[in-house]
Amino acid sequence: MAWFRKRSDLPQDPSTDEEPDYIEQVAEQELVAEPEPEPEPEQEERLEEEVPARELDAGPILVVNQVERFFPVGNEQLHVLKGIQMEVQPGQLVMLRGRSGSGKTTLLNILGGLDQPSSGEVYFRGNPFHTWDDDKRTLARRMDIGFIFQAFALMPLLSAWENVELSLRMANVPKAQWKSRVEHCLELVGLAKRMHHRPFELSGGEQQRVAIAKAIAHRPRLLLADEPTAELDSQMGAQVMAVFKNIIRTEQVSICMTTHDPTILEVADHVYEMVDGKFV
Ligand SMILES: Nc1ncnc2c1ncn2[C@@H]1O[C@H](COP(=O)(O)OP(=O)(O)OP(=O)(O)O)[C@@H](O)[C@H]1O
Repeated sequence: MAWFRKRSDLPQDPSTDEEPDYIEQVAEQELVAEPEPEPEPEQEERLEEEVPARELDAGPILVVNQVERFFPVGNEQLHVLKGIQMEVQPGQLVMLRGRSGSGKTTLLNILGGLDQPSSGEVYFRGNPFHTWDDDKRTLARRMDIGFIFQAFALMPLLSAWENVELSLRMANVPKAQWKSRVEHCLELVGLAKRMHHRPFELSGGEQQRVAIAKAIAHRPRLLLADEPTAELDSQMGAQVMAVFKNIIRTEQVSICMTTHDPTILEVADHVYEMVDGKFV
């Protein structure tokens, strides 16, 4: 099933390494991003500061306890996730592997706060995601989670640069930071020489790397990717996996991705094999 629920994300404030208090921030922040924000004076001051290297979280990024998910279908309840237990540690690349229909996308949606479990618990950076309403989960997602889709999800008329910049613009990142952050992210994914190409002028692998740059631009802690190599040949798929390994190291992000592809499993730190809604 396609995972098409696109979200734009807000930035992790690069000037702090502290745990975000999402609950207070929900009360304090406007959830809908303005398209072209004017930086506040204090934001301007912050731009001059050196962005510090972030430390990895001390505890797990994700803890999932006994998660069940039922979907109503007619008069029946379809039992899709059956007692899922898992963890993602800081700096890990975790893969969910399973056949079509086994429940991978359903689980990924729950991990990213796009959906909620019927029962069970999901802790994101120690916070009880499963108890939060949609506003709180949306804010956490905008600040700390990036999404990558099988079909790249780029704006077709915008260049690679403009696509990544759009992410920062939508995320209320101060304008003075855009240039260096866009350049940094596109260099990180190996597209320094293709920054001004539009998607149709790029290969599938290059487009997916733009999508990765776009997903990490706001400095999320967790990247969720649904079949990110499914549309790519094996060489391009390997390039994407190399980029994932690189950004885990340099951006202090953890990655959880789904895949059908047995050839890329060896780069994972941990593989969860899913069969009919359960890990085996
Ligand atoms: N909103 C929904 N309502 C009803 N059934 C659903 C819903 N979402 C998913 N399902 C069902 O849950 C099962 C698991 O779907 P899911 O998309 O999670 O599998 P998947 O492993 O990601 O498959 P694929 O690899 O093909 O994307 C499928 O039988 C699907 O039809």
